[in-house]
Amino acid sequence: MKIFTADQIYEADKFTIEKQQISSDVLMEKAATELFKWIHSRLQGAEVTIQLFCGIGNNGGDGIALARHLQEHGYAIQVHVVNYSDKRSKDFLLNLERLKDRKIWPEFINHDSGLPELSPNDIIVDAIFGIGLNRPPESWVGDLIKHINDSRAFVLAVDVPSGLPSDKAPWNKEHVVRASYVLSFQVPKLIFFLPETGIYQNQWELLDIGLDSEFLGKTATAYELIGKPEVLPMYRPRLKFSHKGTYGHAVIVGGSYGKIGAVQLASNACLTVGSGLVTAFVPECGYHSLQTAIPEIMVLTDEEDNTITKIDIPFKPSVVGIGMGMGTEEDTVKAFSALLKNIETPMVIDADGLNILAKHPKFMKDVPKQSVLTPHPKELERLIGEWEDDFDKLEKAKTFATKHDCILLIKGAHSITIYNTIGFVNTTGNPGMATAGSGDVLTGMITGLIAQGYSSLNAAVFGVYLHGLAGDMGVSHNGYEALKASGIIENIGKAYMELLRPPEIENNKEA
Ligand SMILES: NC(=O)C1=CN([C@@H]2O[C@H](COP(=O)(O)OP(=O)(O)OC[C@H]3O[C@@H](n4cnc5c(N)ncnc54)[C@H](O)[C@@H]3O)[C@@H](O)[C@H]2O)[C@@H](O)CC1
Ligand SMILES: Nc1ncnc2c1ncn2[C@@H]1O[C@H](COP(=O)(O)OP(=O)(O)O)[C@@H](O)[C@H]1O
Ligand SMILES: [K+]
Repeated sequence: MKIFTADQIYEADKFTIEKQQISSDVLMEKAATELFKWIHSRLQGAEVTIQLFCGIGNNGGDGIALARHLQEHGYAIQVHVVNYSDKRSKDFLLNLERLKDRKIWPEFINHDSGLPELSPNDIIVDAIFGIGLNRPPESWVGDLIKHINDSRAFVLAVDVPSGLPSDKAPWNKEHVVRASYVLSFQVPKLIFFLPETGIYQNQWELLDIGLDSEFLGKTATAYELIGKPEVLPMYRPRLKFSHKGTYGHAVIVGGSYGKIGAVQLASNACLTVGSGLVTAFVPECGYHSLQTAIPEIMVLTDEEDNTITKIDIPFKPSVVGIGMGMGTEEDTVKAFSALLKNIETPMVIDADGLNILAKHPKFMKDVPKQSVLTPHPKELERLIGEWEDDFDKLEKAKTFATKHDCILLIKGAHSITIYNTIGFVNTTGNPGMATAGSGDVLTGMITGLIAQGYSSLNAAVFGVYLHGLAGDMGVSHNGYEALKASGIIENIGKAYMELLRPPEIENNKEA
């Protein structure tokens, strides 16, 4: 699913109005109707006070129109107009008149008004600012937002949490609504998925307000949200007359004394995701434990006991995954650099592989094109330098990926795979995966997918999705805390099954 910018949403809005020959008020009414249906289906007329905070733009207009629907269905409402400007939008004014026609008189909140009383038992509708926010809210509006956050009431935000700009970090963290739930119109917003801005909502859901599907379909976007419909077409089915050679020979290089487990996890994940053959290359000290732990893999060892000093691979691998637990000793750096100079196949570079690249930027020119780099935020910072905010980080990452013709996978709660100017935002995974070794598992999985013939980009996007799905299946019975990286590997098979489960079976189950 595409992720549109605020400007693109305004264009879609305009296009829809012209094509369908409707007035903008019709879209607002549709938005308000969908908001009402969502609330009504859950509250079923419950006797709860709904406090609506409405700005004076179209986000506020949505709130005012919603208030009318709620009142018509007997809900106890209190409407507050947050009067932050005298530039009221046309449709806001239209809906304010409609509200007054029904003898509902909102309370106007200005810079010198006191703060309204709120109870934790109230439901608050936040319709103060939408995607039109383009400068810091005035301090009294910020104080009101803080008051809403302090109320401990359930806060339902309309379109986006108020105070959150759509293309930069908030000016003041306290002046952003912390929404229990966001009902967002038509398309997901990038702010929902970034660590700095995603924290302002617990959950989000899309409401269809009928924006023109042809316009949405043909508009190119800089970000795409990756769910099942996006990854399913990437899946490469196993062929009946295939043999292990069909699915490639992956090599996993890494480990040092005390960190052989990282290679074990990556190799096991690589094999479990479907690589035909897997060879691990480790320092001598890792030989026995690896052979014992995973009998299905082959093991090559360095001449040295404790670290990697010379990487000799006596065959042409389909792909090399490198870096986990490898360390950054001088000899290891030399071995890594020599491998980069000799290798032709794409690589998946993680952990200490990335740390070495960050320390020796000139090595980047030897990294094979279409390699996948999988940094967590700290490793990313070492690679691309500091950033101002998450948006700046993404731009810098795009510049880096384009310059080096690589796929840059920024790991996190919503991992984002960057290729050229596009970012693919993952939707699977959970906080249980914040555990030692889960990144090693991911590196192994992506390596194993490339071995099977997935393109580097598809391997990264598909691999991140499957890794998160395996993590989700891993926590479904035992909870977040008990998930270990090896538990993610154990659930790779189930994740494939879940991904390939036909929709008919889902329907039958529901019936
Ligand atoms: N196509 C869509 O998705 C639709 C969007 N609608 C709603 O329209 C909203 C966008 O409405 P608007 O463009 O009117 O913008 P907002 O309602 O978000 O903001 C109102 C106006 O306030 C001004 N403003 C920005 N920052 C300010 C600040 N810090 N202090 C004071 N004034 C400030 C801006 O000029 C802005 O236009 C969406 O978020 C959504 O809720 C709906 O009405 C239906 C259609
Ligand atoms: N809160 C979270 N939600 C979803 N996925 C997460 C979360 N925290 C971590 N992950 C995932 O777990 C992996 C952690 O990788 P990394 O930090 O490299 O771990 P390690 O170095 O221990 O292997 C990444 O794929 C990341 O996306
Ligand atoms: K809002």
